Amino acid sequence: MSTIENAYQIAKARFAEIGVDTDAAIFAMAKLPISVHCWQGDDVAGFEMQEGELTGGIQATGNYPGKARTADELRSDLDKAFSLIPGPKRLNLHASYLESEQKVDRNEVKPEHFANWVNWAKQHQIGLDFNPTYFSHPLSNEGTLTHVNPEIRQFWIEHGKACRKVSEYFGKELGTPSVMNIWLPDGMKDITVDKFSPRQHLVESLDQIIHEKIDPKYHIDAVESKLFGIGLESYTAGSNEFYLAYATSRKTALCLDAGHFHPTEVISDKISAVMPFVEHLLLHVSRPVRWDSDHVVLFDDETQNIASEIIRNKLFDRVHIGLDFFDASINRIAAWVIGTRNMKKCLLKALLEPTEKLKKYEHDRDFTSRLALLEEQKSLPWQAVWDQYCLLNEVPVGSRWLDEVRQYEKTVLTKRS
Ligand SMILES: C[C@H](O)[C@H](O)[C@@H](O)C(=O)CO
Ligand SMILES: [Mn+2]
Repeated sequence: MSTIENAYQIAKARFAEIGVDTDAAIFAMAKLPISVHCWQGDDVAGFEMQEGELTGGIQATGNYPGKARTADELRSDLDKAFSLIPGPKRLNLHASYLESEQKVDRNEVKPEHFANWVNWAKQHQIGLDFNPTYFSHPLSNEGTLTHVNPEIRQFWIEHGKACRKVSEYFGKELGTPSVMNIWLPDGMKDITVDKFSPRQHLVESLDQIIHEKIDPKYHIDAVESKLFGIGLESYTAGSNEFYLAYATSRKTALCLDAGHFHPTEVISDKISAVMPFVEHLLLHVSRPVRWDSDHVVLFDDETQNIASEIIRNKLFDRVHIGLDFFDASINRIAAWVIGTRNMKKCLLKALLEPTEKLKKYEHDRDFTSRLALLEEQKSLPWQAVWDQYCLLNEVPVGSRWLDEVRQYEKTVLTKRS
């Protein structure tokens, strides 16, 4: 028996003492895919034929060499990252990652522009998720679905509708619904006198986009709120209250991004608050450092709390876990691997919790036992279970994955100028 298997057997016995079945926890991980965001691989640049900078009040800071310049390079980088992350994964694409010989404007995106991505997903036996791209475009600088000019709004409504067709195509081709998340940066830098009419326009625009019914077997609409963006500090039309009301009244999914709230607010606490009212919740797990900085997800308290909320409340089928970070200052493949493995570690650790016992203590108002067990279980050998999970999924155990990333960096990334 290998050291890892040996350690696992000991861990299994320790967890059994508190009534936790480690084999069942590992088994349950198979039902918890993480939707990995494509945009970490190229600093949210995309592959449209237009020379433009990243706009919309978001920023990928850093200049680490080797970012993907083409869809083939991005897929190759994702192949490498996916080979180092255990268990089920999905890929989350933006419309700006389309592939075409000719320039395709946003209102003209079609399923065929994503055929290579679908073939790639089939090879990996994974699902795809989708996002219309309401930024980094000449017509997005003064707003999109909230714009005062109806022609500009119409352009972006067409984009939303076109993207739903792409999303439906993903669902049909891959046999798993594509969650299509609508986020737009529309807002104002300074004191805003008319906050009302842009929000009225936004309601009307969104209503037009989602008007056509699409089978939820293939496609799920989601809407993502935000507090502010860079250069849009004073007003964001798509705020939390706006989208919470929109999602509940229109029965769309809601998206909560960990970086889109006041720095002292956490999304883990919002999960149980919204789930009685929305059928589906999409998470953008991220790490805000003082602002919506989109740092790589850590194995930290908030990520653990997010995972624990999903597991404790058995929300496996209704909460869709996506990631949203883009760090250009470190190896981008390592960023994917670190962030996604951390999310998965937190899910596994949550599955190793004696939740029923803890809930009983709580319901009995035995807060001493609750705190004692919560603290003691932190130092149970969960890491041996994680290693076993990696072993069973044929991905490197511990930090050995970094050797593979370094090798890929040497042979592939450094060759990109
Ligand atoms: C690129 C993403 O769509 C974007 O990050 C969005 O989800 C967001 O969180 C903007 O701050
Ligand atoms: Mn987000």
